[in-house]
Amino acid sequence: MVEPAKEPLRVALLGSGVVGSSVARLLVESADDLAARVGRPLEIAGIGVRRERSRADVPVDPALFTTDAMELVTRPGIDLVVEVIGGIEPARSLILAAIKNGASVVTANKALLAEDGATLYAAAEEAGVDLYYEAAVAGAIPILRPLRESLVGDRVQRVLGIVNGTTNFILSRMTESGAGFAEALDEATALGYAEADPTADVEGFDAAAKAAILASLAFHTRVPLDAVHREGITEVTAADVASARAMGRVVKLLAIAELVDGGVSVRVHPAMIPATHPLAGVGDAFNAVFVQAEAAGELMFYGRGAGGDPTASAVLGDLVAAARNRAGESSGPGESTYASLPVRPMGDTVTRYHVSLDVDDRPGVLAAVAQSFAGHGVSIQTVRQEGHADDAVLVLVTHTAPDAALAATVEELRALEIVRDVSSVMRVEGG
Ligand SMILES: NC(=O)C1=CN([C@@H]2O[C@H](COP(=O)(O)OP(=O)(O)OC[C@H]3O[C@@H](n4cnc5c(N)ncnc54)[C@H](O)[C@@H]3O)[C@@H](O)[C@H]2O)C=CC1
Ligand SMILES: N[C@@H](CC=O)C(=O)O
Ligand code: NA
Repeated sequence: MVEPAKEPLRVALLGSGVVGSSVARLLVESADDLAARVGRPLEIAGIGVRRERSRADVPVDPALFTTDAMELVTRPGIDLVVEVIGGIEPARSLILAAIKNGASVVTANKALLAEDGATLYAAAEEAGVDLYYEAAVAGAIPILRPLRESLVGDRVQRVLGIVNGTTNFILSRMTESGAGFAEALDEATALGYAEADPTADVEGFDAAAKAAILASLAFHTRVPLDAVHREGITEVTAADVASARAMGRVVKLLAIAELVDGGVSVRVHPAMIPATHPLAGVGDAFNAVFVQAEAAGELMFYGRGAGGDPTASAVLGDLVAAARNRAGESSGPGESTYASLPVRPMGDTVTRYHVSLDVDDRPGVLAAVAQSFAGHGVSIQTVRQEGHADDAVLVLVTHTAPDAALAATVEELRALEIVRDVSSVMRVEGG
């Protein structure tokens, strides 16, 4: 007996840029495999784009393209919507309309999830549909599903991630070649890693959005974007990189989410980590996330955090999961916020610091500087002088101290007559 053909699940794709065109191509190329894995075929019902133009790179019927994305997501019978437009609007309105129309949604939009995830999660829960977003953090690397599902029986204590490929490329180049920030950024732009406007990457906004998402899942607590302390890499100098090397360390832009005194602390900033740390070897534009959990111990997730095909891999994984749920008339796990831990201010965060000071080269300078640190309860671990006379630089590394105490110390140092400039303050992490 011939089995009746299975009714396809209808997929609306929003966006056909770097990620969307890879998703469309892989949906076509892997159609048989995906149908076998879901149990029903996935059919592209339409592709929303901003402007009509030649679509030679996407092997689908040109009639599928539409500039009316709202009409597409509200069409009757749409089962699944993939949002890869990016930004806040119209992505948010389109996702909400899709959910209201009964579709499950897969998105790669970290900016929107970090800014207003709560509205989307609430809408998905009310409608009983899935909202999946594995591609939003660290692209192809499976990290959100492991946090949400595989590690849900454990207690995560700390998540330490390199979650921005552009900045990791720039810092890797600065480390390998001794280049300055501007030179390394030019190279990243020439190779197509950095956007025409690289602000979201180099100022840490992209990593901060990802950190908020990681922290929310790891600690079952809603972490709003504005609770994430953010510093980018624009102030990192070749001298910082050289100083890190002299200490057996490398500079990385880290997203750190950790438990501090029963609360959650989330921050993004450059840091010096030991050259032997698993994250230190993550070069080029690669991403990696290091997780410490009570029972599991240390885990490391590594791979490509950007690019069309790698990001599409994560999108398709979510799409198959959502499609399987739909075929089985169920939905997967939603947002888990039961812990609702307080989010700690940055001032409470305790870490070590590397501080470089341009100082006068005369007796009593070291004593005055040490006095400032001591006055704020910040203990100095090492101090060394580089250069002399007009080029004298004091490089201090502290023991652990609260961020607020270090900030007060730096403010006082800036006011000292013998300190010409506080040329660099960088956190020292990872042992
Ligand atoms: N490119 C990457 O490596 C990664 C991207 N992402 C995320 O994936 C999403 C998409 O990124 P890309 O593909 O790089 O962006 P892109 O700029 O290459 O593509 C955006 C697409 O959205 C379409 N679009 C814009 N406004 C629209 C509108 N009003 N209606 C319909 N379509 C519209 C554009 O025509 C274009 O096809 C973003 O949320 C991004 O943060 C996540 C991980 C990695
Ligand atoms: N701009 C991001 C890519 C997407 O998340 C990066 O450089 O990592
Ligand atoms: Na991912």
